[in-house]
Formats: sequence, structure tokens, C-alpha cells
Amino acid sequence: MSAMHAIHAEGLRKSYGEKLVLDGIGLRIPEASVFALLGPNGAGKTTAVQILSTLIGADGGEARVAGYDVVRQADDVRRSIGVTGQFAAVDGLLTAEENLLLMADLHHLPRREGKRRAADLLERFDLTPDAKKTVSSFSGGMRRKLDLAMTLVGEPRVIFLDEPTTGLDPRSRRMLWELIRGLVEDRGITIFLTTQYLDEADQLADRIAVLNGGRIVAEGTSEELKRRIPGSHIRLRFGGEDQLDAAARVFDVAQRDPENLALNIPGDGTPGTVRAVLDLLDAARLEAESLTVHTPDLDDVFLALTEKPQQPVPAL
Ligand SMILES: Nc1ncnc2c1ncn2[C@@H]1O[C@H](COP(=O)(O)OP(=O)(O)OP(=O)(O)O)[C@@H](O)[C@H]1O
Repeated sequence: MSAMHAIHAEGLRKSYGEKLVLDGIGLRIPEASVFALLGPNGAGKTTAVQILSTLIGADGGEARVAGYDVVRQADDVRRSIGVTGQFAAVDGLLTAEENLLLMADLHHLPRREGKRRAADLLERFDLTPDAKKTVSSFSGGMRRKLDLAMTLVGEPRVIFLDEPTTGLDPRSRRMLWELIRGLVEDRGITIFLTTQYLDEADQLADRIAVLNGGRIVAEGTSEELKRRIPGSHIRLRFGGEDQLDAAARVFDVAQRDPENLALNIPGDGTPGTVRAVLDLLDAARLEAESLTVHTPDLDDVFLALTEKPQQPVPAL
């Protein structure tokens, strides 16, 4: 395994009885990056996280996390990772500070070091004013922050985040995203994120993989994934029907939208394509009222890739 990969997996397989959940998953996640695993309900995201975090064994394949083999060096893997989300450990009856100190005890930190880390984390996560409040009085956003802070007590190199912002309002989501980004940039931590929020993956992840039918059907940056599916077009709007009809004759592959006096021309929206469209309009002495470029968003990508089990597409 290369020292540069925080997570490296080859051919991971897992079945439950007759049900094949993971059918040969490969992952290469560079250190200090955010990786998002997307997939519809039941695609196997949690199963993948459970294998990588040593909670369950795979039926086949190999994985290394933070440089350690998940089977032969499971204790080392556990010492190097943090897991938050559905296995959240926050105790509502304790204060924020007590929760952090309890975590420090679990990691066998000396009392003084535990206190120092707890104070640092409360400060970093803006929780110092609430340190002495019981967590049952916390908002969802504060709880998530504390959950993340508790994961950091053990100074993990890799953090698995399962749907980190589900149920939070937009402001709290943004705040959490910033905190997560900060962990990657300041501390070089690697984040493995599972989410069903495509905007979360879009905002946060350096690379995204889409899991469907037990396989990774696409992988790349958000931009690469968006470029991969058809749907980009240039939209021209005209002042009247005559203009629209004339333009439709020039761009015979275009799709007419007569209600809006608009024409959608398939194309990728690069400057060259836009220039070619404008040149053709000029040559036909036509003038559009507006020109807009539409690119598919991650929702389109997700729907296109997960409609039915697919053959894997080669990685970009
Ligand atoms: N312990 C188990 N025993 C039997 N089947 C299981 C077990 N755990 C998971 N499965 C099945 O494996 C499949 C994948 O589940 P998994 O929880 O990994 O999916 P997921 O992508 O995380 O889904 P979600 O988005 O709904 O959380 C599902 O069909 C699930 O029913």
C-alpha cells in the first residue's frame, strides 16, 4: 500500500445469506482528502464502512486503513480511526465537557492530557460557553458538533462520517461542513463520508463514488461526474415565434420549448461551443434575448447512475 493512501481496498465482497451486498469494491483514498460514498438506500454504504472500520469482516478482498490491514491489524486500525453518525456515543445526561472527558478515559489518556484535549476541542468547536450544560438541552447542530469533537479526542487519522448533517438546518449544515473541511486542511485528517445529500457530497468531497448494485458504478470529482452524463445544453430565448422558428431551422438538433419561446441546444457550454452557436445565429441574422448554459447537477448524475444495476464504467 502506498503511504499516500489513507484507505486502500481491493475486491471487497460481502453477502448476507443469498443477498450479495458488495460485489468487489476497490477504493483508493488519498490522505487529507474528503471522499463521499453515495448510493440509494440499501446499496451497501454502511456495510462498506463497517468492514473498513473493522466492525464486520468481508467475505473476500483486502483493505488497509491508515496503513494497517483491517483483519490482521484490526487493533491498529481501531486506534487510527473515528466513527461518528449512527453509532453516536454522546450521552445526553452528561455535560459536553464530561462527555469529552469520558472519551479521554476510554482512550486511557492521563487526566491532565484529557482535560487539555477536551478544552481545545470545546474551543475549536465553539462549545466552550456550553461546556457545563447537559447535552439533553443541546440543539441537533450542537450535538453533531460534540459527536465530532468526541471522535477527535483519540486523534484519529481517518474519520468515518455516516450522514453527518441529516436533519440539520442549512446554517448548521454549513457550519459542520466548515468544521469538517478545517479538519482536513489543518490536521491532515482523511474523511470518509456516506451521504444521501448530493449537495453535501458536492460541497465537501474531493472525490465521489456512486455505489449501486454492489459495485462502484462511477467515481470522480463532482465536476467529472456531472460531465459524464448527457443533459448539458445551451438555452436560447427569443422575442417572438418567428425568431424561434427560424432558429429551430438553423439548429436542427435542438429541442423547441415553444411555451417559453426557447430552444435547447445539446452542448457542453464551453466557450468554443457557445461561440459556435452565436456565430450561427449571426450568420442567420437572428438575435436571441438571452443565452444560458445548463449543466446537469449531481442529482441528475445520481438518478442516471442508480436507476438500475449497471455495468461499472471505467474510472476517469
Ligand atoms: N446484518 C445484516 N443481516 C442481513 N442483511 C443485512 C445486514 N446488514 C445489512 N443488510 C442488508 O444489506 C444491504 C445493504 O445494507 P446497508 O445498510 O449497507 O446499505 P446502505 O447503503 O447503508 O443503506 P441506507 O442508505 O439505507 O443506510 C441491505 O439490503 C440490507 O438489508
